[in-house]
Amino acid sequence: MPPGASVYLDMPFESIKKVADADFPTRWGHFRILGYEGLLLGAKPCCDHSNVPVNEKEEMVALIMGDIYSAPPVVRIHSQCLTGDVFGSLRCDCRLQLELALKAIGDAGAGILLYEEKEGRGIGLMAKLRAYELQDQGLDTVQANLALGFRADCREFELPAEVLKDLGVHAVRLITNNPEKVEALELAGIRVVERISAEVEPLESFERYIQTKHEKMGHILDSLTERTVS
Ligand SMILES: Nc1nc2c(ncn2[C@@H]2O[C@H](COP(=O)(O)OP(=O)(O)OP(=O)(O)O)[C@@H](O)[C@H]2O)c(=O)[nH]1
Ligand SMILES: [Zn+2]
Repeated sequence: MPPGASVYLDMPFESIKKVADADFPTRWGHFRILGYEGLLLGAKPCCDHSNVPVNEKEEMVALIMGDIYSAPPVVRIHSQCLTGDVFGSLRCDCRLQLELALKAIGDAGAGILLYEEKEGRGIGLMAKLRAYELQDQGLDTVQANLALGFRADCREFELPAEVLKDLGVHAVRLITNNPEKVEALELAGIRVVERISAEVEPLESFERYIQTKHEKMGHILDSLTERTVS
């Protein structure tokens, strides 16, 4: 199995519940904001490492706009990136992808953004900052995760799939470059009728970051594919 590969396990949640549903105006249009909690069946470490965050529950925010039922809606599963999403870090493309997704939903007038609590591809914020240190010394993102004792990617995308089912959404148009997200949803019984590219204008500051996603994690990035071919 390649380092980035994850395995979709049986539903690890005892239950999931919607805990809030409120009005949510944004720069990209008018959403509802829903809070979800998934109670895990037991401690579920990502890997054999003392610093792996082991939670008893997983939380998720769903932003929902418009009619999500008459056709498969545009959906984005976005993994938390405090450094990018909040502070505008240009070490990665996360913030630009978040904005691309919110704009796409706003333009379509309907869709769902699922914001999952999986900081640093699931290794947690402090570990991600330590991975930054290793990257500053020359490692790429995958090498840094492995050097810290983690898998390259600790996400399995189970909660987003369960939330979609709870919402009654069984087919989606998914905004992603990551084939594992498509595969995880399909395995969970959600049909991905279309993959919409989440590719953003590449910047020099995150060139290596996206190159590693492309070369080591199988992300579909046309700008890099074209460069490899030519
Ligand atoms: N471990 C680690 N995680 C990072 C780093 N930079 C960003 N991340 C996390 O990477 C996650 C986003 O994953 P990506 O691989 O960029 O993209 P993706 O969500 O798999 O795929 P797309 O749907 O195409 O965006 C977020 O949880 C970020 O916090 C880093 O240097 N190291
Ligand atoms: Zn990021």
